[in-house]
Amino acid sequence: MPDLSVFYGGTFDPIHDGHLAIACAARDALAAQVRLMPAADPPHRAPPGASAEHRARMLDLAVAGEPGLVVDRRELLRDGPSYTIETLRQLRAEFGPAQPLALLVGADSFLDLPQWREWRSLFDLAHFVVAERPGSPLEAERIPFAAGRETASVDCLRQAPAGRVYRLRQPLQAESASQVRARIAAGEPWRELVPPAVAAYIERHGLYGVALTGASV
Ligand SMILES: Nc1ncnc2c1ncn2[C@@H]1O[C@H](COP(=O)(O)OP(=O)(O)OP(=O)(O)O)[C@@H](O)[C@H]1O
Ligand SMILES: O=C(O)c1ccc[n+]([C@@H]2O[C@H](COP(=O)([O-])O)[C@@H](O)[C@H]2O)c1
Repeated sequence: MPDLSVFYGGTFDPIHDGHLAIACAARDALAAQVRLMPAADPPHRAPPGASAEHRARMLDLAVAGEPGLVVDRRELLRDGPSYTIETLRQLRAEFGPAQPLALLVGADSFLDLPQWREWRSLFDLAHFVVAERPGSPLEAERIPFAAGRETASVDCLRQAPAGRVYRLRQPLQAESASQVRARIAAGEPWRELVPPAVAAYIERHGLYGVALTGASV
């Protein structure tokens, strides 16, 4: 059976423990490498608080020592908004028409899918692996655009190149990047929301308005 290639796109402003937990849960459930792919210029949101390079370097620190997680900088090499349809077309050209590809997204992102550029075509190019998230009760929601696509079988994802929706059942993770930024701005405790190396990086570089603590790396 062919390998499954899993891509996890995000703003990661900054990466937090919730991101890392769902990346690890997807790696384990799908027995696949997960490539974390920072968006250079994420569509449909205000510009990030940290530069793309800082966000990518925090990802490098977060995945160091985590087997099966890698950082993929391909969206940083493109100008303009980081539309997923363009990324998937690039991946298809690179991997060929038969390779199973999957996008890992949180439930809130998935429920917003009809706002994404050329969203219907995304299903022609990749599967979706959807991680549940507090505040986005997927169970309770009818998702008309997922009808007929859902599968609980990882083998199904490996047997087709694209088009299925798989729900990742993992312990819910409450962390969000906006919570990290808001706590920093309010002078409240925030370090426990991110990996220790990421907390140290934020402090060294004075990101998100945190007080600078030492020399840069
Ligand atoms: N705690 C979480 N549980 C499940 N999915 C998550 C969680 N945090 C982020 N995600 C998902 O990871 C992807 C990237 O998220 P993103 O980088 O925007 O982080 P965020 O915490 O949602 O950021 P912000 O609070 O700034 O909106 C999105 O698909 C999002 O739904
Ligand atoms: O292509 C789009 O129109 C589109 C719209 C919104 C979000 N996305 C992608 O979805 C991923 C999660 O987005 P975000 O804003 O929650 O970090 C990230 O890879 C974005 O580039 C993509």
